[in-house]
Amino acid sequence: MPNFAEAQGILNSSDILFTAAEVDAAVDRMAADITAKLGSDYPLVLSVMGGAVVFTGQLLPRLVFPLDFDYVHVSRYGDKTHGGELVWRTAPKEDVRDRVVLVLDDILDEGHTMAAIRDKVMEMGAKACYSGVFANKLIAKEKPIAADFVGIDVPDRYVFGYGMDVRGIWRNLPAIHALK
Ligand SMILES: O=P(O)(O)OC[C@H]1O[C@H](OP(=O)(O)OP(=O)(O)O)[C@H](O)[C@@H]1O
Ligand SMILES: Nc1nc2[nH]cnc2c(=O)[nH]1
Repeated sequence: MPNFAEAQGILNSSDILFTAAEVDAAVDRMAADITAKLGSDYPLVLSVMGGAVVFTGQLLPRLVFPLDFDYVHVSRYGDKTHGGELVWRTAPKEDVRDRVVLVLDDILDEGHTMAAIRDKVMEMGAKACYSGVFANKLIAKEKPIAADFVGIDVPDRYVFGYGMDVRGIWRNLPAIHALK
């Protein structure tokens, strides 16, 4: 973990891509889209720990319809800026069976994490699996899954803030930053 001065240095040398107000407006738009599509499906919402914690916490109070909530925990990046092998820490529970599931994550980058969660949820007998990501990274490579609901598109740079970490820190920032 970076020390205090290093943490400040990372922040000071970053670029702000989306302000906190822009982030808020994007979450409002997503809430409206999700409500229009899933508002009568009584979905089971699964938040992907740890990155989705801020996004989920701000989205849920905007979804004013019946839903269940749970989480899964998968990790592929750790403290690194490149993805590796996917590690399941908490798998979906049996109650996904016959449910319309909405998986929420902070970012869809190469898409391996969300694709693996979708595959597992469907294997376990869900009726449907939708995905909502706050940020969709615009990369050249084809992704194994496209998100059903997207807040913002981000360029192909390592981004942090709003739940997303850089070297394990700065998940608490209200705006979206990018490393230089
Ligand atoms: O689309 P992909 O290339 O698979 O990457 C997206 C995943 O990467 C991050 O998780 P990470 O593994 O960093 O764990 P974290 O949520 O604990 O930060 C992020 O929260 C997504 O779950
Ligand atoms: N924090 C962070 N996590 C990621 N996981 C996949 N891509 C990213 C990214 O750009 N930033």
